[in-house]
Amino acid sequence: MKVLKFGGTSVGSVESIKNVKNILAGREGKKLLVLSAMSGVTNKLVEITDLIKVKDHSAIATIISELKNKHEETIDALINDATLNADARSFVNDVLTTLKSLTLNEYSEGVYAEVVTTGETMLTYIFSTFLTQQGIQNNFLNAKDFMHVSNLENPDTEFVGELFQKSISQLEPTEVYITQGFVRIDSNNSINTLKRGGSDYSATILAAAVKADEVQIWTDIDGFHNNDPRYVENTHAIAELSFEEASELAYFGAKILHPQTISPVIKRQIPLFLKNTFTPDLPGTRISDEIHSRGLKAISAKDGITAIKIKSNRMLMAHGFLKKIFEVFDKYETAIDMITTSEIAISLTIDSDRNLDQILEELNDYGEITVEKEHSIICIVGEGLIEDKSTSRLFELLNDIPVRMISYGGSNNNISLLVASKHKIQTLQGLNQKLFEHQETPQFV
Ligand SMILES: Nc1ncnc2c1ncn2[C@@H]1O[C@H](COP(=O)(O)OP(=O)(O)O)[C@@H](O)[C@H]1O
Ligand SMILES: N[C@@H](CC(=O)OP(=O)(O)O)C(=O)O
Repeated sequence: MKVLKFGGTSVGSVESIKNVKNILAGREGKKLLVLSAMSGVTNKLVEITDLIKVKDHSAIATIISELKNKHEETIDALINDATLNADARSFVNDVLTTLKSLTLNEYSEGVYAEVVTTGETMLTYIFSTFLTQQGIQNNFLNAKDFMHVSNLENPDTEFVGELFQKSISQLEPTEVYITQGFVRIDSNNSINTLKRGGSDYSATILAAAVKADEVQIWTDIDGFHNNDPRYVENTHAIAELSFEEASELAYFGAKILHPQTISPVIKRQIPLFLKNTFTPDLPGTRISDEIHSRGLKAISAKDGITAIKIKSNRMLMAHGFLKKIFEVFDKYETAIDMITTSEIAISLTIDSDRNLDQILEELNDYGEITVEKEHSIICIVGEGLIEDKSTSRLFELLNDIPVRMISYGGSNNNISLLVASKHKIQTLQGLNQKLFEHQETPQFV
């Protein structure tokens, strides 16, 4: 079986949905489709959750009516068979009626998750009905029956696989199965999400669960680019990336992949392809355990970083000091991304300010604390990167941009720079010029 994920941009309009159907029609074999909501819909649903907090029911009603129109127009443009059209309309109306009653509750994390995942429920049903009308037999699956993911960092894919097999064992077998991305059932047996952009992660969890031959992530660009195309001109798609390279880039902000997407497929060595729904014949990017070339591959940027400096001339290098510092972050379940030390100070970065006040209060016992918010980590990635002589050109950038921290040598594949977010675009563009626009054959020492 192959797992194919189509993102919001690929199912965002009637034309794109027809494209997706054509892509499927040209591919033999069993396929599990993981679909996102139509683009823009999840943002509207998040707006509803903000309006629940302030109990603005008239604004909520306006958004629900916009969502109803959008989905009904899509149904009418795609499905002209009267019975199938009525069935899809009735499904969407039931989902929106449930959504409306949900919004009468007090805001909670559970209400948030139920509301924001309804976009996927509506779109998958519409798509399944559209395929049926086109004569493509398919099974519509409710992801809540099998996406039981208690531990977000380490999903039990065997368990998901057992539940998946149980779900499909009761159905007439078909070549195409369709399910929702983004949603999961958590350890309290409640509806939850895999975080924004999480349908990529749904696809790789399911690929590991069903022991798929490959995963294809279909989006609106022709593969993984060497730099962020939203900020840098003349970027290009990379033909091959290793799992490690892609994991680093996704974790450090490359929007094309959700940060945790790669981990479920590494263990089973399932190759992942990034393809463009609008130019399906282009090769895209293949991500696998193979290393095809060494040296610099790509740059990404992760925003929302807070740097914390702990200055203590008494104890810093004393035995056990760093352990105590790390225990504070561990206690508040806050991951550390970068660390640098000197004789009298340690600087580290975190990407979540959720428990910052409590963390700072506890760190106060260990020295003088300085906090700097609104920073970005710029991550430069490539197998054996630090052995490539031409990489040293990146240090020329330090003349133009104040770099707050550097991480070099943590692995052979990654160099990270911490800069104020206001310098992010300048840094991405500067690095592109210094590293890619002068790129020759990598020179290893
Ligand atoms: N390194 C990168 N390579 C390719 N696209 C990137 C990269 N960094 C950011 N992007 C952006 O990611 C977008 C795809 O985002 P994504 O959320 O995956 O879309 P969807 O899930 O709706 O298909 C691209 O249109 C592009 O602008
Ligand atoms: N619809 C969800 C989940 C998702 O992954 O979407 P997309 O595939 O469009 O990034 C979101 O917007 O977060």
